[in-house]
Formats: sequence, C-alpha cells, structure tokens
Amino acid sequence: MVNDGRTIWNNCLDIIRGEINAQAFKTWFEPIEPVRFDQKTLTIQVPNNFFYEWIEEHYVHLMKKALIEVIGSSASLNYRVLKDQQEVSNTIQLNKKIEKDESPDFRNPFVFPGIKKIKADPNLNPQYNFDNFVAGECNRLARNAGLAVAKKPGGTAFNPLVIYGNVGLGKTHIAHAIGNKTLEYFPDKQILYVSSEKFTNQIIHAIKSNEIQDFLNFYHQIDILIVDDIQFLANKAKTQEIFFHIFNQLHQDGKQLILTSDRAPKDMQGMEERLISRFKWGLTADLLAPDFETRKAILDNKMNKEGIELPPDVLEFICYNIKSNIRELEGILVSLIAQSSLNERKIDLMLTKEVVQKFVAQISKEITIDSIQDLVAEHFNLDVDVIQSKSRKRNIVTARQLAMFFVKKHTNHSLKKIGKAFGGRDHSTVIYSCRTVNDLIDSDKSFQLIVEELEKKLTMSLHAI
Ligand SMILES: Nc1ncnc2c1ncn2[C@@H]1O[C@H](COP(=O)(O)OP(=O)(O)OP(=O)(O)O)[C@@H](O)[C@H]1O
Repeated sequence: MVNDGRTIWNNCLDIIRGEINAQAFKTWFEPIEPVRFDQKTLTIQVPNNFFYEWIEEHYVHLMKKALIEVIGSSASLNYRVLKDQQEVSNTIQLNKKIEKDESPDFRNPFVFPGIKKIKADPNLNPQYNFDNFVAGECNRLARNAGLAVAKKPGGTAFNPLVIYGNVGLGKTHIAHAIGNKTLEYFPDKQILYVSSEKFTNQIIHAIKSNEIQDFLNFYHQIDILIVDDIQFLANKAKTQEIFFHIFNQLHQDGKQLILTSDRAPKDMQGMEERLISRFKWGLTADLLAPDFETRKAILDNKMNKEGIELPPDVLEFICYNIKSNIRELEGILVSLIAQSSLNERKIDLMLTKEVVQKFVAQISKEITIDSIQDLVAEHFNLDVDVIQSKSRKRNIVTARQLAMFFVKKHTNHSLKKIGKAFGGRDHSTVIYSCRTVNDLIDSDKSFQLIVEELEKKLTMSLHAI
C-alpha cells in the first residue's frame, strides 16, 4: 500500500508520463515536488504561480486521472507555490476536489451487450476543431475533404477518407475536427474516435474474455468511425482480420470511415493487401509540412489561445527554424513560456535561440554551400542541379550568381572551391558573379529586397547561431 507522498507522486508521474510528450513532461512535471500526503490529500509544490495556472489549465484532467488511479476517487490535491525562492506555504491553498472524470477514456464497449441502439462517448477532443486548425496549402485537400465528409458522412466518394502525413503534422487534430464538425451537423449520429492502439487492446481484451461478438456488435452500430494511426495495425494479423470485418460491414451499410496514418496506403508494410486495397477505395489525402506563412499563422493562433505575445523577430526565428513538425513548433512556444517564467527572463531572441537549439541540436550550425544552394533554389523554384548546370537562362543565371555571392560572403571557401561547387566554373566566374550581384543590389530595388529577404533567412537560420 502506497502511503507516502513521494511514492504516490511517483506513481502518478508514471501514469502522466505515458500520456504526454517527453518535452512537456520535462517542462511541467519534473519541477514539481511532492510535499506530503495526508488524509487522501496530496500536496505538491510548484515553482511559481504561473506554473500552477498552466498546470490547472492544461493538465488538470491528466492529474485527476492519475490521482484517481493511484489514490482513489475521493482524492484531493493541494498546491503549494514557491515564490521568489521562498516557500510561501498555503498562499494559494487549493483544495481541488477531484471528481470522477466522466470522459477521459473510451468506455469499454462490452458493457452494452445486446443493446439495440447504443449511445457511446464519441471520445472526441473538443480542443481539436476546424476553428483552430489553420488552413494552408499543406492541408488543403485533407481539410476540404474532411469538411465535405462532416456535412455528408457516408454520402461522398471520400469513403474511407484516409489522411496521412509525417509525425506532428496534424493528423490527430484533423481527425477529431472532422468528428466534432460531424457531431455539430448530426448530433444523433454515433461517432467514435479510437486510436489503433486502443482498438488493438480492446480486441485483446475481448478475445481474452470471450466477448468478441459483443465487440463486433458494438462497432457495427457506429455511424462514423475514426481510427487514428492505422499503421499500428501492421503485422497484427488478428486485429487486421477483425478490422477488415468491421470496415466491410460499415462501408456496406453506408457508414463513414476516417483513417489516419503516418504513411500512404501503398507504403504500409505488414498490412494485408485486401485492407490496403480497401483503403484506396475512397480518398487518400496527405498532410504536408506547412510553409513559412502557415507556420506563422499556427504559432499566432497558439499565442492568442495562451494569451501571450512574442516579439516579431522571435516569432520569425522560430518559424524559420522549425519546419517539419507542428508539435515541435508548439513545444518551443511552451518551453519559452516555461523558461521565461522559471528563470524570470524576458522572451527575446537570445532566449529563443537557446530554446530552439535544444530542439534542433542535430542541425548543422554552419552555413554551407549546400544550405545556400537549397535556399536560393527554393526561392527561385528551381532544382539545385539546375543551378549547378550550364544553363544560360536568365533566371537560372541570376539564381546561380546570387548563390555564389552568398557563399563568398558567408563561408570561407576559396574562389576555386566555390566555382567547383557550381558546376565546375573557374574563379573568375565567381568574381564576376559577385560583382554582378553587387551592381544589381545598387541599381535594382526589387532585387535588393530579394537579397535582403534571403540573407535574413540565412542568418535567421540556426546556422547563424
Ligand atoms: N493546421 C494546424 N493548425 C493548428 N494547429 C495544428 C495544425 N496542424 C497541427 N497542429 C497542432 O500540432 C500538434 C500536433 O498535431 P497532431 O497531434 O494532430 O499530429 P499528428 O500528425 O497526429 O502526430 P503523430 O504522427 O505524432 O500522431 C497539435 O497540437 C495540433 O493541434
């Protein structure tokens, strides 16, 4: 029996750790100290008031869940806030009564055996909706298809709707958003969001307790089934077989299926061919990494929600450097807020660089010929090998000359080496290119602006730290 505060808190942490990402855990839970446990009340100490408020706002559900699991449903929680390094005990003494959480988890469906029409918790997170899902070219197809499906579930050609994309690009968010929107239009329809992991565990449980028929009955009554991260079904033959069965039945009945995955159906290894072919029946829409403007809009959105404002250079710096994972973008914002609160530091470019560097430590910190060629090629919408080619087309020549100019200015490479990296040109071509760029900067205002913009991107990038 656990009865001391530290053991209880450690047990809670074990539960919490499994539910949030490592960075958030480190930022918000590692600094907490258990103080005492008395009469089912756990007292924890947080570093400051801001910390307390953040935890209350963002993690109170999770804390409830953990405390109920470890202490029982009559548990309660006190915070003690450390201020100015002094312990100000009971300054904010909250006796938060912990109540049984009604909806943290999908209730095991087998509690409804044989019931004709069920009404189960759809397990949707209202925080993930279309209002806070920033639209961009990167998610246009998935977003539009999702909205169409929500208006007419089972009644469009997008069945199943398969949304795929790399880690942290919004698959779970959009899956819930579609579910929430559908619920708005059709409050009486039975919607269910389930992660593949949970779905698999439910099957294991059903098999063990001989309730597989109840399980199937339950799923056959769902009108809109959303299964997240179906790549987890790979190499799980029995789970795939059962899912296949459910899929066919629902599809045949005109019910809507929405699936997400981290890869396109054709690339799903360990998945039965018959399932893959069904995934291709409807629409497969990908989520791409957002462009700079969309990244800024996402961060803006998040800042509004948290009620904070960042200086423009800080915002731009983050967006220049974090390109391929929106969760990381948000993680940086949260880290910045935490760092500034814990260390009482202003959020400026210096602090931001420190935080960003921790997130992307694997990135090279030097400006290289490759990084310059990539940047210039991207700006002119060209492939890098075109820049290195012999082409004399005007825009290609300009891009090439500009890239050489940047390499000369921002690296220590010799003229010979630079020429070689641009399709084996000699040193006089490099000198001529740099001179031409300088002349253009002086004489052409729009060219000057392009140079400034690219230069900003180069120096904003982590390479410049
Ligand atoms: N277009 C967007 N607008 C606003 N926020 C977004 C957008 N896309 C993603 N996010 C946010 O990014 C974070 C990560 O998104 P999400 O968890 O949906 O990604 P995922 O693709 O499911 O990741 P994983 O592959 O790890 O499961 C979430 O906080 C989500 O709200």
